[in-house]
Amino acid sequence: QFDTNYASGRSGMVHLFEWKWDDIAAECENFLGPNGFAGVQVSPVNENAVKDSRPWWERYQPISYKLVTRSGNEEQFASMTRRCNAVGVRIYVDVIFNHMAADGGTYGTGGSTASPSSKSYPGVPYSSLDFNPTCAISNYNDANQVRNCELVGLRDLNQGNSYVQEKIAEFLNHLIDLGVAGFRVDAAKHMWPADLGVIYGRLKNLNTDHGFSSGSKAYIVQEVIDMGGEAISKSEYTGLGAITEFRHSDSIGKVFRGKDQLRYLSNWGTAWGFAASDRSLVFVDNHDNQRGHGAGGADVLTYKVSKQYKMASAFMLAHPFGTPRVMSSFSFSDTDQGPPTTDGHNIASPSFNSDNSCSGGWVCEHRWRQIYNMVAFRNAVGSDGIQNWWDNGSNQIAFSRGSRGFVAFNNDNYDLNSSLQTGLPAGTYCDVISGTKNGSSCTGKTVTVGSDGRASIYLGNSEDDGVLAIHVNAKL
Ligand SMILES: O=C(NCCCOc1c(-c2ccc(O)c(O)c2)oc2cc(O)cc(O)c2c1=O)[C@@H]1CCCN1C(=O)/C=C/c1ccc(O)c(O)c1
Repeated sequence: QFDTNYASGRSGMVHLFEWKWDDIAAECENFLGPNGFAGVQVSPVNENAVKDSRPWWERYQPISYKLVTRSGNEEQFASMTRRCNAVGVRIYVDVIFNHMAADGGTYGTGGSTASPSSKSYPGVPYSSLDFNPTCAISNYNDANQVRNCELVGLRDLNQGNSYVQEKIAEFLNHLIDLGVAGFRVDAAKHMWPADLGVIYGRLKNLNTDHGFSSGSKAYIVQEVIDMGGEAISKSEYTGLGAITEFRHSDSIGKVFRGKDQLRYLSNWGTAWGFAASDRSLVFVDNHDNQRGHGAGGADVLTYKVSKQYKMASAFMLAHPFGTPRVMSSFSFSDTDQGPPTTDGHNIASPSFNSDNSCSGGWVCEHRWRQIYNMVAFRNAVGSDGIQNWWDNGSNQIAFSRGSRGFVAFNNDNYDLNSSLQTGLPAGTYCDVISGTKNGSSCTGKTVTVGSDGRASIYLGNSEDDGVLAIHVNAKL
């Protein structure tokens, strides 16, 4: 279903891609809880095939539903959900039940063996009776092939089989018992909506022992890569749960790379071809398309183009459309490269600099001031709508969120220097992009709003950040 189960007053989900459970628990307590984040999407928790070079995508080759991966074991997972829920940060699990591991004889991160060639996975157990006949997906315009054949040789489970439904429901209900708030369903496009409906229908209510109100149901985000032009469309899935809106990632990348003018953002939302707001999980980039070959391709913005990335992230978090998810990456040069390790196998923990940024191969976009301050902005403005839209006819825009927040963007190659209507009460505000409110002063720009709500807004085109943002919780 579509309710995120967020604790009140919180917004902003972060994908702590490839982080270990113990490190996520600490991050909830030390950073995400105190900074008003609402949830964490974690990497797959089920046992996966071990591949020689430990590529990131080995975690998308299931061997069993045992909770043992390079991120930790079941006990560490349970401790993480307990510690994160205790500080108001929910856990969403990336679950893979479209398929099982590919290739020859292989073993898993929990030591289980498997024989993909004979479709035998004793760790579950699954046998050849539980899989579709072997065929390769070669034509994305054939819906039957996309659902019933194999994605890059990954053995295709038959979710219409009642035993398979039972094993998947058992896996998901085990996670619900451990306190999770929902799921990101991997490769949902490759499963029949009817079968997904049966599986979701077998889910228990969330565990009230973790602070969920009784009768709560898991928030479901279905990965459906739909950029148009294929037989399968996201609308087949939006009745079951939310979907990952890849068009948002593609469009926001195009706009902030200067391929579309910012003034066109005035009707950002379903007019751009996105699913309904409460059915759209939105993002600037994700673990797959930040590597260039996923959906959205070359226009997707990543940490590697940081000025545009921060502007796009600020826009996503300032705008009321959708449920935003911030990507938190490890740095990579090769698109198959896995997370930083201590010894080629064990994932390294992030280390932190004095300015709270990460090191040790972790990028931690969620710890960039311009991004975490915009999560606080989103919390401050709540559900207030957009008002006072202004643009200069090209790439300078500004808008307020009710009377609680105001943002301005400059993607032109000349300064923005105007008196604009902020919608805010008179007073002095700290710009939360160039700095932050520190007691009774601002470490960055200060903005004075007059009794008429207007303020003089300056954004030099060569400044580090092309955004200015003020809100009622950053008022002196
Ligand atoms: O060249 C590759 N794959 C072929 C092109 C990408 O196709 C894949 C898609 C995919 C791509 C585009 C679509 O429109 C679509 O419906 C599906 O979804 C997956 C989902 C998985 O759980 C595991 C996978 O191996 C894939 C995958 O290979 C490399 C080597 C194997 C993994 N991989 C990859 O590139 C892995 C990609 C990957 C992994 C996990 C994901 O959740 C994901 O979205 C993509």
